[in-house]
Amino acid sequence: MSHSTTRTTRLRAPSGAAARATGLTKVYGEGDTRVVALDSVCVEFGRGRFTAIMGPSGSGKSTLMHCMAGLDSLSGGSAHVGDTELSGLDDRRLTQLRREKIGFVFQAFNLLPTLNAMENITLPMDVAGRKPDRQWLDLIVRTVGLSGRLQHRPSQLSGGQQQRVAVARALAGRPEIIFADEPTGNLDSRSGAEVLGFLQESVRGLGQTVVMVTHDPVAASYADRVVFLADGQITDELAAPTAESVLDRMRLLDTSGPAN
Ligand SMILES: Nc1ncnc2c1ncn2[C@@H]1O[C@H](COP(=O)(O)OP(=O)(O)OP(=O)(O)O)[C@@H](O)[C@H]1O
Repeated sequence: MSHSTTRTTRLRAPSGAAARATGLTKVYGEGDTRVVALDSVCVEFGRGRFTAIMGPSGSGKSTLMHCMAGLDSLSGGSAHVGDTELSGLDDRRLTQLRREKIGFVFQAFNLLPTLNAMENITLPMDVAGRKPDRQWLDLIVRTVGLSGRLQHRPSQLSGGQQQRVAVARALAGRPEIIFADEPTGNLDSRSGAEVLGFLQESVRGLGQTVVMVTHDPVAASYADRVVFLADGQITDELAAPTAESVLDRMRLLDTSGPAN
């Protein structure tokens, strides 16, 4: 099952990247308050891959994610989701693209308290007037281990379970790519490990594409690849990371930075 799902996903879009940035520059403010948050970043996020973005506070991780997900405008360069270039889209088309092609998971679970778990999972599709694929939905719900909790409201769920609902919601529309911003930032390590395991399974078992911003080397070790940002530039990357290899690389980057 998982293999045929992966193959179908790959066949649908032959290009290797689910999202890519070329010369992506983002400048906030002007004059004395001018900040170059991203400085001509070139990066590709491979289809069917789990990529982690790491870097010191203020290095531009969230800005990169927001620009590539159509949540913030670009100052220069280009960003594509699939074959769609974002800078050419007006607000209406950007909203449409986010709804149809992108799944989001944030540190705060952002569930609606008055809806039960299943209603939260299907909400973005309901809003977009799209009919959920029942088989896919069942598969996701089973994958994230929520089968017995679908009628519960967020207040009746633990933090880890709430984030699992958020992961299922991001997966429900079978997006081109899922962007997760510190998805385990509010979770204890056991619940965090569960959520990371489900994100990993959504890539390895269901053929989805995940990009995750994290500070945590253990979280990054669930990814297939880590890209490191410093001062708005990609400075390094690591394939098949372990928590130890990520930590080592972070130490190396720290000591080779301009301050040293
Ligand atoms: N809306 C904004 N207006 C002005 N400057 C901003 C804005 N958003 C981000 N910045 C600046 O851009 C730079 C990159 O910020 P960003 O939030 O992307 O970093 P980050 O790596 O995600 O940091 P953290 O790990 O602390 O969340 C920082 O210098 C930040 O102060």
